[in-house]
Amino acid sequence: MNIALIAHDQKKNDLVQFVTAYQEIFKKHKLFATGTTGLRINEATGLSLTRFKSGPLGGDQEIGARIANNQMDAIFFFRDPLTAQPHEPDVTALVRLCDVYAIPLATNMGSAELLIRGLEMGLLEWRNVVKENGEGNEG
Ligand SMILES: O=C(CO)COP(=O)(O)O
Repeated sequence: MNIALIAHDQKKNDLVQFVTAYQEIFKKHKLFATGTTGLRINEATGLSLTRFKSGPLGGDQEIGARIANNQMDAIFFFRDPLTAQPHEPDVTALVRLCDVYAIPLATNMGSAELLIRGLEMGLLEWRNVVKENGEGNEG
């Protein structure tokens, strides 16, 4: 599965902690991240990730483009609900695309626990069916 990892600054420690705790699961998948988040995760865990630009510089949009092209299977996006983001429209657009394409999105530690455990149990295998059928690429 292709998994994107993103965290706002105030949530980066939480995401690093989360990925560290579940790295045995994450290492079985192809990981992507926005710039700074990816660097932090790589430094903490040694996991290799494809890093896009930093969120404020277009990284959220790069991940959004991959969602639109049916190339992302799950998103862990630890958002900071208490701090205004200069690129709020990009954040909203990324969340919107997850809804457009029914891509599982965890925006906090609570839902992330469920998503990672669901992933481990094989509950996201339907994504392979979607991809085999080429769904989500039309239009
Ligand atoms: O801003 C972000 C998500 O909106 C995350 O970007 P960074 O990982 O580069 O900090």
